[in-house]
Amino acid sequence: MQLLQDILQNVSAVSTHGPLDVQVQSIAFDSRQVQEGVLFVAVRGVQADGHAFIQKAVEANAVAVVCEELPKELQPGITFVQVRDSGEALGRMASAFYGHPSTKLQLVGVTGTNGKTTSVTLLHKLFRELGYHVGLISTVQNQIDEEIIPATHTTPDAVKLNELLAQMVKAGCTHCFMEVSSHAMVQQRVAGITFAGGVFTNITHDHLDYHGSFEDYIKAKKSFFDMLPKTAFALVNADDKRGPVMVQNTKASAHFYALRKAEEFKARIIDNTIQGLHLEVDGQEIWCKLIGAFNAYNLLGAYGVAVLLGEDPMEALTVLSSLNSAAGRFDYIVSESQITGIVDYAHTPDALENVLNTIQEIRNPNQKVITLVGCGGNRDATKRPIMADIACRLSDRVILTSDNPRFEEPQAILDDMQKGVKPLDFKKTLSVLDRKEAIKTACMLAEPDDIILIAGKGHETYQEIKGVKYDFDDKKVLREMFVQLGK
Ligand SMILES: CC(=O)N[C@H]1[C@@H](OP(=O)(O)OP(=O)(O)OC[C@H]2O[C@@H](n3ccc(=O)[nH]c3=O)[C@H](O)[C@@H]2O)O[C@H](CO)[C@@H](O)[C@@H]1O[C@H](C)C(=O)N[C@@H](C)C(=O)N[C@H](CCC(=O)O)C(=O)O
Ligand SMILES: Nc1ncnc2c1ncn2[C@@H]1O[C@H](COP(=O)(O)OP(=O)(O)OP(=O)(O)O)[C@@H](O)[C@H]1O
Repeated sequence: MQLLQDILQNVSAVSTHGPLDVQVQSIAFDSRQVQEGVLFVAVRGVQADGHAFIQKAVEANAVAVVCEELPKELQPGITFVQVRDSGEALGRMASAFYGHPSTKLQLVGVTGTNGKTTSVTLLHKLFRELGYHVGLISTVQNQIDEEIIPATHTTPDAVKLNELLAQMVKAGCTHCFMEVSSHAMVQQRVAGITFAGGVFTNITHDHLDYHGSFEDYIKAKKSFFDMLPKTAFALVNADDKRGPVMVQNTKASAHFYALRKAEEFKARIIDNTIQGLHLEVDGQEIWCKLIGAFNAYNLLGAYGVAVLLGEDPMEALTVLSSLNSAAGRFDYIVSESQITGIVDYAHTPDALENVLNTIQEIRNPNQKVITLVGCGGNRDATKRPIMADIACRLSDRVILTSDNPRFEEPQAILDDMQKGVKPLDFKKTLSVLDRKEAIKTACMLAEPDDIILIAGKGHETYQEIKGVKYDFDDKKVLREMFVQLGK
């Protein structure tokens, strides 16, 4: 419980109506969660405008309302606060309500199209091994040390985020590593948060359904670096064309890492096999369990963060070299007959191309590559034919199937993907709508030593069809099929 006036300490109000010394029990931006004593914040969303629900919040006995536009009638007994930007105000109020937890941690945010989950997971494991109490906020799960807290978003909303950070502070965490999505930046989920550092991994074609254009997507990512304070570091992948743009106006101190260019943090791939990566990092040779050139970037970024946070470089490298990747990220099992089944979350053209290039690099010429891929419904449709084409270009056999069709017709998504299959590739491509059947087909087609890639869903344990989440785990189904088919 907090006084409204204390919650408003960092918010510049346009006007206030009613007492500010009222007790607020919690903050909600969804009228359906309002009850007596709750402060309701009206936020403009994608589908609806929270201002339309002020009346509902009032009827549910909200103690106060924060909004950009005041309703025509102000009910007596309820305090109304008008602000210029209620999304930003929500972030600042949530931070104040929970006692500004982000200022009590070394909080590092990672943004980029790919590599966020892997990077924050590596950092969480690294700092745990270094002996710290550490928080993790990621797409797969949130964590306080080893305690798992399920995640609903890559970056939680401002209220949940501050609540989670406060829990971490209470549990004695000194560090937290979190993913910062471009959606979160546009929706100001991290407004009012103090970061000790920010990392940019890369940016490629994704989420254009939400951002509208690539330029706007870049702007969303860049806005994260614009908000970093002078005390923070901004660590950027210099091999990405947009890397330098990210830190153009940042107040934070800019640092760079790269494999191709000579930068402050640099690495070189000596060898890349199914057993892992052999690297030279800042002049030190290491062998690590992570597979694929892209993981050299993730490892180097994590190493850079550790050094910038004051850790001993050698110690950090030694620990990093012993770590496995995150669940569903190049996660593999080998069957009795030596078929390698790889489950990977790659659901963007770039990520799929990366995984397949990696497989091509590490396979021997006799191993066939069978790729199973689908695309999500109600998300960027332009990537569907592109992903089918990438799968065909880099595999011997391709099975197009369903991912999470959500509210779209699964067959319509497959039809979009098929448009990317070139006539020469028709023979190697099959469409199997049912994902379980598709995995079975991949196993049937595989001969000893072949490689199956199951792309798109990684760690997910469900398949979302017409609003219903059905239990589905790629790795589990794959294992079952290997056994069932005696492979
Ligand atoms: C497209 C999108 O990002 N939507 C997010 C957004 O919801 P919205 O803007 O659609 O909300 P809305 O339905 O238009 O409602 C507007 C406002 O009216 C309020 N309202 C609405 C109805 C009502 O009866 N009463 C009421 O008060 C709502 O609470 C909201 O404040 O704000 C909500 C609260 O923060 C989010 O939960 C919601 O995430 C949806 C569920 C989602 O799926 N988001 C995904 C796309 C997302 O954010 N993904 C990124 C990762 C992307 C990636 O890298 O892969 C993430 O960070 O997770
Ligand atoms: N640094 C990287 N560069 C390019 N591709 C990468 C990189 N790291 C991981 N990938 C690929 O992207 C996939 C997703 O990785 P990861 O989950 O770490 O990214 P993410 O940014 O968290 O994506 P999402 O928000 O969609 O979960 C991996 O399985 C891998 O195929």
